Amino acid sequence: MDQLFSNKLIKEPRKADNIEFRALEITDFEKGFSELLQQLTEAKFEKSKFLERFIQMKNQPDTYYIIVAEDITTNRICATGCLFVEKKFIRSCGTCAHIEDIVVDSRYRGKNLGLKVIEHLKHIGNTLGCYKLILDCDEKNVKFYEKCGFERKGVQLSCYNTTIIPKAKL
Ligand SMILES: CC(=O)SCCNC(=O)CCNC(=O)[C@H](O)C(C)(C)COP(=O)(O)OP(=O)(O)OC[C@H]1O[C@@H](n2cnc3c(N)ncnc32)[C@H](O)[C@@H]1OP(=O)(O)O
Repeated sequence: MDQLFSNKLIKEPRKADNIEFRALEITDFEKGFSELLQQLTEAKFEKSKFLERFIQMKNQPDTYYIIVAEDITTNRICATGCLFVEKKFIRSCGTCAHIEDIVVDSRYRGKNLGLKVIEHLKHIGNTLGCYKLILDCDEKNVKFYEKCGFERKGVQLSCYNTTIIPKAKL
């Protein structure tokens, strides 16, 4: 099975309550990966685009760690999250990681699935020796991330290229 990275990096237990945590696989397009991401933001893409991006990510090893939670009773993806690894010169040529694109299917929220996704990503980050994990989020999600062990630090600023993403879609 073609997967983005080795499942050996994912902490045990990988399976509980009919939910399996694993690396993103090339067949996950058919299992509702795009539909799930659309619950976070604009994320409509064709299968060919998914495959192209999957291969690009896989060809950049040690960088993209996208995990999914699959409901093994329905074979649908019900949660996902990404750990993006950034190599730096500071902190003794350290490595930091960014947590991105966390989403739990609305039918599965409030069951600690989001918390588990973050725990799995934190485990990967720690195993890879990242000196910190950082993320940006809306104010309404701050409490969730605090429950996951994150603390408020700094302020988020952004500068969108409005020729690519029009202001109306921000
Ligand atoms: C870096 C980024 O990607 S930011 C984008 C975050 N994603 C989104 O906004 C997409 C839409 N939202 C979601 O997918 C989900 O609501 C998530 C990911 C934010 C939370 O996932 P869930 O599975 O519902 O959260 P989970 O059940 O694991 O909650 C863990 C704890 O946080 C609490 N919590 C979860 N969301 C919130 C919230 N918005 N406000 C306050 N507390 C919250 C829960 O009550 C629970 O606390 P408890 O253990 O004391 O009961």
